Amino acid sequence: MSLSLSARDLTVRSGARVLLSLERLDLPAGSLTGIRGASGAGKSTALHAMAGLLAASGSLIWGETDLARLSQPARTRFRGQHMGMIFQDFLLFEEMTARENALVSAAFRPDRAALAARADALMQRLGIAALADRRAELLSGGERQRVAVARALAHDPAILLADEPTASLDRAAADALIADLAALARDEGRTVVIVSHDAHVWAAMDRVLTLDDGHLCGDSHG
Ligand SMILES: Nc1ncnc2c1ncn2[C@@H]1O[C@H](COP(=O)(O)OP(=O)(O)OP(=O)(O)O)[C@@H](O)[C@H]1O
Repeated sequence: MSLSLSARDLTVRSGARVLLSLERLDLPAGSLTGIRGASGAGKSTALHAMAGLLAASGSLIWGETDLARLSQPARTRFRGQHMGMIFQDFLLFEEMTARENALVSAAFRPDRAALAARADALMQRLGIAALADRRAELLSGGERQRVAVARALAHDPAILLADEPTASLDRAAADALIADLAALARDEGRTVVIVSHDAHVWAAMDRVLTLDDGHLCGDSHG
């Protein structure tokens, strides 16, 4: 399944300060979008708002569902079903193995066995199959990043949101990860949004949005 995003007047505030104000944002289903901007421009805030993780006003319509109108538990369910996220610091469970981490999002699903097979296939494709039984705390930065990608995609989400997925990787590892992410997204029609400072990431996207002080100030198509 593919899902489009349509946001109108999506605004996040902290007290009197407006952290994010997206008047109008439409992302077609299956598109790959980069978000760039200076440090503090509101990129992570935008990504978290798109995930419905922040209190925001306005509308946030993924497919036909306005997340802004859902209760917290319903939003959590929507995310569990349709979204994969890669956070800036990966948030792996250190004591758990790579495979266990990859299966976190699948833990409570009835189709767990199928998802376990999918997680194994993803780890194979990402070149970390041999590390499946190693605890996360023993993995390198690049390996952790790949586990985070496998975890974000194991439940086959229609939407993938990633915050600086190539940060802390060397150039070769970053390029390999970008290629894998783009292919894994395009093969299955996922709608992808990636926050990044990395021009190589932007080059792999259909479109790159620029944020400045919480506002969209640039929109370039690849
Ligand atoms: N929970 C919060 N409460 C108040 N202000 C916040 C909160 N989270 C972020 N901010 C502020 O909002 C602005 C945007 O932060 P955000 O993390 O979205 O920027 P960013 O573009 O992702 O930056 P970086 O590239 O450094 O990660 C910053 O001024 C930050 O200090």
